[in-house]
Amino acid sequence: MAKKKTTNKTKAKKRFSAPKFLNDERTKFLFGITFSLLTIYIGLAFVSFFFTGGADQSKLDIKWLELITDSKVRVENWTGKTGAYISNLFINKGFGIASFSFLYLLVVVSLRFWSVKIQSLRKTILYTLLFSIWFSVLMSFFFVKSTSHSFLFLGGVHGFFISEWLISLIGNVGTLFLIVLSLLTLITFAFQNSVTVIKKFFSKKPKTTSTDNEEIIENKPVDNSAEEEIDSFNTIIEEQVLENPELILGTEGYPTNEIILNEEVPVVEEAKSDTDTDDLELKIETVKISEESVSIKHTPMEDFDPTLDLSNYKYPTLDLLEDHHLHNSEVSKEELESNKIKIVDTLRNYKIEITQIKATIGPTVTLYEIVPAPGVRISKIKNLEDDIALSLAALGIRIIAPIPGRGTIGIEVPNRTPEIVSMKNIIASKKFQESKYALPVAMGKTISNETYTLDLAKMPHLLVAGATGQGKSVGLNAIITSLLYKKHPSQLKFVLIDPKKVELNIYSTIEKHFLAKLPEEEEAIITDIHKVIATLNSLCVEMDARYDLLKKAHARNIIEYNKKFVTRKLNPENGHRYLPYIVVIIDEFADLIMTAGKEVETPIARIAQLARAIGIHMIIATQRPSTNIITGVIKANFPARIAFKVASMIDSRTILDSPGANQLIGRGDMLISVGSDLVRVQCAFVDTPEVEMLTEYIQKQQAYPTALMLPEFVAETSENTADIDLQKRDALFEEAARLVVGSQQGSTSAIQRRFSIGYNRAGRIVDQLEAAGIVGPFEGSKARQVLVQDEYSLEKLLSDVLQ
Ligand SMILES: Nc1ncnc2c1ncn2[C@@H]1O[C@H](COP(=O)(O)OP(=O)(O)OP(=O)(O)O)[C@@H](O)[C@H]1O
Repeated sequence: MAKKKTTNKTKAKKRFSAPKFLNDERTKFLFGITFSLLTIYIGLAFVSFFFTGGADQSKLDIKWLELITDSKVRVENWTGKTGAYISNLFINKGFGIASFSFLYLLVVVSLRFWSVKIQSLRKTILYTLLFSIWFSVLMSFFFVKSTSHSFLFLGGVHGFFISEWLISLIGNVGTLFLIVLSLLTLITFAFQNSVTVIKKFFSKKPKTTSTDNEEIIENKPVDNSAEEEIDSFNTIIEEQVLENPELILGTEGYPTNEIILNEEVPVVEEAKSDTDTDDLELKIETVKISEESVSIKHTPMEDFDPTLDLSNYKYPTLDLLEDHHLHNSEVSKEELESNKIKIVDTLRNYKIEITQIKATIGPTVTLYEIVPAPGVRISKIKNLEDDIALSLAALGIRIIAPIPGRGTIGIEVPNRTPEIVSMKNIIASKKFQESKYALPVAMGKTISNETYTLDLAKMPHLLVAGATGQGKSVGLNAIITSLLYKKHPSQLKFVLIDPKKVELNIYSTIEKHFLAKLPEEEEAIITDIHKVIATLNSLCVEMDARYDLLKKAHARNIIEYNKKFVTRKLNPENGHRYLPYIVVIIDEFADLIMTAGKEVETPIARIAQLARAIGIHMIIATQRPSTNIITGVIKANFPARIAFKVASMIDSRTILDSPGANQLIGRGDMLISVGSDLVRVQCAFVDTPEVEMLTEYIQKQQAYPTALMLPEFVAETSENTADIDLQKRDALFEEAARLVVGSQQGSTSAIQRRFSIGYNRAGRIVDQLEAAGIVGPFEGSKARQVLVQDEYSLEKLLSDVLQ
C-alpha cells in the first residue's frame, strides 16, 4: 500500500516537472529576454491606453481579424494595433486598471528565467487573479458613475457587471462590507503574520519601544509594588554613597519584570546590604545577559544546492513556541539577604570568617561566592555542605570549592521559586541564531543567565542521565527542537530509538522530512529491540560507506566532503552524494543494554569511536546511570555528558566522574560536562503541545517521498551456508537468481523490491543463492559479488541444483 502511494506521488511529481529543454541555460536566457520584452511591451500598451484609448475606441470595436488584416486601419496606441487590442481587452473588457497586476505576474515569470525567485509561481498567479477580481469590483463600485461618460472603465466590464449584480443583490452597504471582508480575507491568507499585526495594531500600546536591533519578546505589566521597593532601595543606596564614596553601587541589580533580548553585554552591578545583624556587605552581582532576538535567516547555498529538492521548505517560526516566563517571579532582596545571613552565621558557628560575599542570581539557583579569611582551610567549608543546607532549609545546595579561575568558593542555593526558561527565548537569542555551529543545540541558561549552546558535531556524542521525572525528556526535546529550527531536511536526519514507545513518537509525523529508517520498515521510530540491533548495524554499514566515499574524495571529514560535493568537484555518477548529518537518539538506553547487552553495545561503541568525522552523532539517555549500563567502553567514547538530578552520589560519579548531580533540584536543573568544564545550566523548557505545533508545521510542508533509507544490514546468520538445504529452497529462488544474474547485482533490497517481499525472506533467498554459488559472501556495505556471469551458465547451474 505504502509503496503504491509512493509511486503514485513520484508519478505525480514527474508529471509536473518542467520539460528538459527548459533547464537548458540557453533556452532559459532566450525565454528570459522574451518575457522581459513582452512585459515592457504590454506595460507600454497599458500606459498608452490611458492617453490614446479614446481616439482608438471606434477602431477597436471592429472584429480582431479585420483589425489586424486591414493595414488602412491605424491606431494611436504607441504599441500599435496589437497593443491597443490587448489593453482594451484587459482594461476595458476585463479588469480595468487592476489589469496592471498582470504585469507583476509577467515580471515574476521573467525573473524565473533569470533564476531569480521572488515568489512561488502558483501563488503569484492565484494572488494576481484574486487581486484583479477584487480591485475591479472596488473600482466599479466607487467610480462607475463618475466615469460613465469616459471611454475608460476603471473596473472593466468584469467589475461593472459584478458590482451591479452585487448592488442589486445586497445593496450598496452590503457590497461595501463584502469588498472590505474579501480584502481582509485576501490579506490574511496572503501574509503569514497579518493576524498578529492586525491584533497588535488593535491591542494596547506596547510598554517599551524597540530599536532596530532589539525586539521585546514579552511585555509583562510592571508590578508597582516592585517599583516602589526598588525606589526605596535606591534612596538607601544613594545615602550610603554619600557616606562612603568608594563604594561602587548599582541600583538595577534586580531583575526587572520584562525580558528584553539584548546583545550579551555582562553588566556587573553591586549593592550594599543594609542589615543590622552583620556588617559584612553582600554584593549582588546580576549578570544581565539578555539576548538580542534576531530574525531567523537562512542563506541559500551556492553551486549545487542540496536544499533544492525542498526549496520551498520554510524553517519553523518562533510563534510556534510559547513563552513560559510569564509565570516567573524574581528573587527578592529579602531572600538574598536572609540567605546571606544564614550562610555567614553557619560558617561563623564553625569559626570560619569570610571577608567578602557576592551573589549572582541565576534562573534556578543563586550563586553566593565567598572569600574566606586568610588561613581558612577550603576542605573545612566543603565539609559544611549539609550544615549550610540544614540552616537554609533548602535542598540542592552545592558547594564549589574553589571556583576554578575565580579565587572564591561558591555556594549554590536554589531560589525559592525557580524560573522557567522558555525554549522560545533561547531559540530567539542572538547567540543561538548567529551560531556558526554545524549542529547547534541550545540547552538553556547558565547561572549567569547566559544562553548555553553547544555544537553536537564537536561533542561528538552525548550521554544524558537523570532519575525519572527530572527533565530528561524535555532535555531531549530541547535538543531536537533546536536542531529542527536550524537545519534543512536535506542537511539532517534523525534516527530515533525509543523502547518506551511514547517519548519520541511525537516526531513520527516528520518522518519524510527529518527521519531515517531501515528499508521496508513501516515505522521510522524504532521501538523493537531486534530492529534496534539491525538499525545500529545498518548505521555501521552507512559509516563504512561514508568512510569509503571520503577516502575516494580525499576529504578528511564530512564538512570537507560536502564542500567538495556542493562545488561540484565530486561526480554523483561515481557514487558520491550529499551527506546529511545523522543524529541517533536513544532513549532508555538502560532497557536496551539489559535486553540486548553486547549486541547493542558493540555497534554503539563502534559508531561512537569512528563516526565523528562522517557526521553520525549519538545521544543516549538513561534513567539508570549505573556502571553495568554505562560501561567503561561507553564512557570512554562519550566525553560530553549531561546529568539531570540523579538519586545518589554514586550515580553522579558514574555519569560525571564527580559528585554534584545528586544535589540538583530537578525540573530541568542540570550539569553539563564537556571536556574539563562542568557547567550548571537550567534546561530550556519546551512542552509537548509546542513540539506538536512544530512538527505539524513541518509536516504540512512538501516532503521527500520517503524517510532517508539506511543501508540494508544482513545479519550474519549463525546458519552456515553449507548447512542450507537447497531442496527446501524458496519458491522465488529461481526468479531471484535470474534477477540477480540479469542485473549482475547481488542485493537483498533489490530482491525485496522486485518481489515485494519482507526483509527476512529476501535475506533467506540471498543465503540460498550464496549456497548455490550464484552470489558471493556478505561483504558489509558492498553488494555481494555475482559469481555467475550469464544466463546460459545460470540455467545450467539451476538445472544441476534442481535435480
Ligand atoms: N526545563 C524544565 N523547566 C521546567 N520544568 C521542567 C523542565 N524539565 C522538566 N520539567 C518538569 O518536570 C516534568 C518531568 O519532566 P520529564 O518528562 O522531562 O522527565 P523525565 O526525566 O523524562 O522522566 P521519565 O524518565 O520518567 O520520562 C515535566 O512535566 C515538567 O513539568
